[in-house]
Amino acid sequence: MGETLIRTENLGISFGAHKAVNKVNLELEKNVFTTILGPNGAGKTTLFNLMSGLLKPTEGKIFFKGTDVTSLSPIDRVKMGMGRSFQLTNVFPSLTAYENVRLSMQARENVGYKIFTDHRKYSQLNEKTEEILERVLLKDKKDFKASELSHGEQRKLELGMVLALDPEVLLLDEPTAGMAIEEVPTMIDILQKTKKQGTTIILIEHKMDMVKTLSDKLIIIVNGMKLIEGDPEAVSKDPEVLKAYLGGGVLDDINS
Ligand SMILES: Nc1ncnc2c1ncn2[C@@H]1O[C@H](COP(=O)(O)OP(=O)(O)OP(=O)(O)O)[C@@H](O)[C@H]1O
Repeated sequence: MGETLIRTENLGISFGAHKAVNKVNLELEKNVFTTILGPNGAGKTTLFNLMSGLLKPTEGKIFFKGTDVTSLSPIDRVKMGMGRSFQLTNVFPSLTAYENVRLSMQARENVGYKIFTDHRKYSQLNEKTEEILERVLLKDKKDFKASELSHGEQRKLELGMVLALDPEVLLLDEPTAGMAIEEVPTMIDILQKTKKQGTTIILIEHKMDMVKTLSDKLIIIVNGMKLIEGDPEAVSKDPEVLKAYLGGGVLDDINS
């Protein structure tokens, strides 16, 4: 087993009487592309919100590389290397794609506008910004305002902004939601390259072709609890999974 990056211990949160996440124990390993699957309302996004610090658990703990981060803010967790995309709310519509990525990188480097007086640092940031725009296939759109980009391109920009934070582990909640179907393969391509470059990705995704192509491991969440985890083929054929979650044959694609 490789190095554990994120570990949760009896992690849970209740909203009133409803246990949205219920005593979840996970070990998310470095370089293992893990996809979290489960029916609508199963608690997947809530689990991400707990891991990234947007929500405080009502029980249990979260560790990042052995350090208890349960009481740390989202920003502190980002600084430690836990990246999370925050949907499109983080994209500044009136700034260009280039400016959006560079701003995110400046936030990571903890530098303000005084950067512009340090020419070496300035050109390093510019180079890295270009490199990230290339990784998310937006190099030719770098001078377009974010508001002028298609929805799919904005999702790629959002990913670029998280990559600019140089995360060791990246929590991605349905990165292709709302994307035109023909744009999905380019997102798969970007995520495969991101993995190759050493970023560990934890994905929430419903699109089975994507899950099948990318995942080393599946974790199935049902009613806030972990039902099963393991190798994608074995998990997708597990009778419990088929019964509890996939009665409608949702996993047929992954088994074909
Ligand atoms: N802030 C909140 N207050 C009250 N209930 C909430 C809150 N956030 C989530 N829930 C509830 O917790 C449950 C889990 O929601 P969550 O969004 O995590 O599910 P999900 O598995 O991500 O679903 P989907 O696949 O539809 O995105 C749902 O019943 C939801 O209504």
